[in-house]
Amino acid sequence: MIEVKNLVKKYGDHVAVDHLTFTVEKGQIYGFLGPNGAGKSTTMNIMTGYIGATEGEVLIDGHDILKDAQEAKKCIGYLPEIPPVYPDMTVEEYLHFSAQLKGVKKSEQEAQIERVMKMTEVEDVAGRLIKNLSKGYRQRVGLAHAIMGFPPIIILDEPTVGLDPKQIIEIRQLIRELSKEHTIILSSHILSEISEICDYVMIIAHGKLIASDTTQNLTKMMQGQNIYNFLVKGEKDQVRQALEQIGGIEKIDINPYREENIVDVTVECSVEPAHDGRDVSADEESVKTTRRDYREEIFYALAHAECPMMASAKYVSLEDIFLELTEETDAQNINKKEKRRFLLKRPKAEEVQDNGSDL
Ligand SMILES: Nc1ncnc2c1ncn2[C@@H]1O[C@H](COP(=O)(O)OP(=O)(O)OP(=O)(O)O)[C@@H](O)[C@H]1O
Repeated sequence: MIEVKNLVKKYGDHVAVDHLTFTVEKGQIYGFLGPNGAGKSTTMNIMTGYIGATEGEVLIDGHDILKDAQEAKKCIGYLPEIPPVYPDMTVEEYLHFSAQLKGVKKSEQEAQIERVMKMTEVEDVAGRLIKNLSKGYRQRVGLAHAIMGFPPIIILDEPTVGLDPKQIIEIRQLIRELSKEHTIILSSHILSEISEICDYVMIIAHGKLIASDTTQNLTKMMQGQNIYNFLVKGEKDQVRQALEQIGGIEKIDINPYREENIVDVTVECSVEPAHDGRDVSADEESVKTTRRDYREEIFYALAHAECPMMASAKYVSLEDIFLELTEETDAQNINKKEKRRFLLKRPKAEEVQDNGSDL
């Protein structure tokens, strides 16, 4: 549906977008996640034809956004970071203007404006001047403009920024609703937002795509690192002894916790396939799904040593991935951390077998 190929945007010497390549498939919610200044808005502005690229190509349903802009733009509704609303128009006037601009048939305009106003809940302020609206309502009007004409792709740049918690929940609900019939791309620097709404995450830092996968897979693949963290009641040595009984644990880190007689434990386990007889070399999917899960073994080893687990073993979260990956690029050090390369290019089965720890 959208193909972005080798996209580069330079502002003078500054490279804001650095050879971005990705594809967006129909009917999913995609999230651009990245810290401030990562290049999210610039990428969205290029994808929607607001600004040109220095290099590269964007195809929207096969139409080049620069060479065949009119056709390409018909497929897209865009809410930029600052909604392009006219402050001296009333909401209703603006939405009439929007419907005309988007080429909605005259006979369908009234019905569509009504529907869009209902969806974005701006009916109450229909007669008010946009300049007198609160930030939340202005955002909704911008969103109403983006969905007017019901284009197949809706692109939203930081759609919930500046909204209060209630408004955030409402906008998220609307995005979910829209995703039933539209492909949605949204950007955010807030991880919880992306992981809550999006099916697919693209992590961007310094204009580069540094990770790209389903929200679920990103978390799952990070689990491949097999790092567990949990609280245990017991003496440090006793806990260590119990954990050392488990084959495959490579590193045990035990620290005091704020409660007496409880320790904070982090264990790093070797990455190896589960021993369930499945052929892990068959394909990448099976490698991911058959990775050995140590949680049960840890639980029973500790129980046997009479050191009860006080807080469950948890994997490293998507938040950790995001922070770690963006910090890596901050240090211009992404290549050094080869063990993360699966995030962009999954390892072949033979690599997994030769050197499982690479994962
Ligand atoms: N018109 C411009 N002229 C010069 N530099 C720009 C321009 N627009 C953006 N930049 C720079 O390009 C980089 C990417 O900016 P961009 O706005 O795309 O990031 P972003 O990920 O959307 O960040 P934010 O979440 O803060 O909006 C930043 O370093 C920014 O300062």
